[in-house]
Amino acid sequence: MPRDKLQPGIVHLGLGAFARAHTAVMTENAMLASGDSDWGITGVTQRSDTVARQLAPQDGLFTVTERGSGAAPLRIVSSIVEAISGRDNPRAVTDHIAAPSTSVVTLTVTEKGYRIDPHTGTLNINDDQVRADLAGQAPQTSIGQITRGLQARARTDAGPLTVVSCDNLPGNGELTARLVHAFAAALPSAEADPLVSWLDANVTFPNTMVDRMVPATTAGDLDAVERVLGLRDEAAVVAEPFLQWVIEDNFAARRPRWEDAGALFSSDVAAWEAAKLRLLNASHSMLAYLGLATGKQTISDAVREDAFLTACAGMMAREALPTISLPQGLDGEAYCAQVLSRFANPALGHTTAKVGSDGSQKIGLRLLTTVRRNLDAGSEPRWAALAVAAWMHHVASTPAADLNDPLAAELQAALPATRTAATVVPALLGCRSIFDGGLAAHRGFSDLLTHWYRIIDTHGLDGLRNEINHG
Ligand SMILES: NC(=O)c1ccc[n+]([C@@H]2O[C@H](COP(=O)([O-])OP(=O)(O)OC[C@H]3O[C@@H](n4cnc5c(N)ncnc54)[C@H](O)[C@@H]3O)[C@@H](O)[C@H]2O)c1
Ligand SMILES: O=P(O)(O)OC[C@@H](O)[C@@H](O)[C@H](O)[C@H](O)CO
Repeated sequence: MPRDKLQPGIVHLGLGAFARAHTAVMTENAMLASGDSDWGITGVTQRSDTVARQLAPQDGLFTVTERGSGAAPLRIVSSIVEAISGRDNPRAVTDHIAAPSTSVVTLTVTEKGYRIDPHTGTLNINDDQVRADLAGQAPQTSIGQITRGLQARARTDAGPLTVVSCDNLPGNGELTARLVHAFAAALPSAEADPLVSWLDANVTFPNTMVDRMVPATTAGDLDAVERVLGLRDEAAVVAEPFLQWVIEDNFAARRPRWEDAGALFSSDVAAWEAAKLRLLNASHSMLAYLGLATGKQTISDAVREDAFLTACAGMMAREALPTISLPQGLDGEAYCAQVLSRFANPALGHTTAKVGSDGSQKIGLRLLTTVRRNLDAGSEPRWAALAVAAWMHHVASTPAADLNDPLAAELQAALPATRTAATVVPALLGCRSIFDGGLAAHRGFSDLLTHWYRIIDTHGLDGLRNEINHG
């Protein structure tokens, strides 16, 4: 992409590995294909300034290395025009969102970055950072940054804008809209009233489904890139060749021609997202927790264990697929087979620890809908319960300081001193941030969890193999 032609048009919040390997690539491809170069990305790192520091001396340039069958050669991506630290420079974030040249804000800030109250499904206004953002500090939360940026935009009449969430959340656009509106409505009424009306008339939040497995970059990856490139790229990312983006065509203003880069514009994003979350992401989490319980470092190691492959395939085909109205054009069985073969990619190195992080934010979306729907239909969610039991085992067997989860303190407080199937399962089922009362009180579900937990805890891999294959 000729850099001198590139104009900033997008602000991206959460400049992690995924955004670089997906959103930045798709945006560059769209600009190359359409010749419209108004979509340079201002990337914002959120909690740490690492990526901004890595990209600054490289003028925003970085490489993407594809790994696996059909991998393209290493490529340099040039769609990021600037990278800033939102933590250290929050005013710059709102200024960029308010700039008339910006007409799209994209975000990948992880599930926990949305500050959702699990009890209400809307913004957690008791969260300390949300309260501080509402009180007028230079905003630190993503929702605070977006809403304050939009407020500045409204005041300066900078024009309409579209907010595009690219996180793995069902109805991610509607959710982001709800949170931004809740933030705006919680401001003093002299600020809230004009802002809410302006949002209604000027901002849209399309739902999206994004898909590309992008592990955290390792030191070994950086060395490998250096050998090919002859230069050290501190911001390099690796990814599988597969790449998909389904977007609802609901834009308030101009947008990149992402369709020219292969994105699918669809009015059925909810169905695509449900399929991805309950098939791909649910199996991913299952493999992560089974792998963590049995010493497997990567997802490909875990899926190469025949018993785990059987459990994943069984959960997708028998428990999750029947709960999903598939979008037009998606063959459910072919999709499940493709997912399992993508997981088996040995070159990707996606770790069970990374996929298994933040479980409290993920299992409800990925697994519990399937559990509930099966229980309601009178069928046994045998495999989904195995995945949930494996998550419980991970929580109960990980030292408190090492549990990578925003609810780590709450989970640890719920756990009993003596940790067995009979004590851990009811204790964790009691966490209302994750399990609703109906699910927690369901005898069949808790029996299944106790059964699987006991096997994992007392018989390990051999017990799992035996029970999965012959149980
Ligand atoms: N990596 C993948 O394979 C993949 C695929 C599809 C979708 N996604 C989506 O992208 C998200 C990010 O994945 P990644 O691989 O880039 O992860 P990453 O760890 O590389 O980056 C995460 C980004 O989110 C920000 N963040 C973390 N906690 C936050 C918080 N509490 N508030 C605000 N920002 C916060 C970080 O600062 C960072 O910029 C995922 O959670 C998922 O929703 C990832
Ligand atoms: O990125 P997370 O932490 O939400 O989830 C981990 C993985 O399941 C996920 O990133 C998948 O790799 C991705 O959703 C594939 O598109």
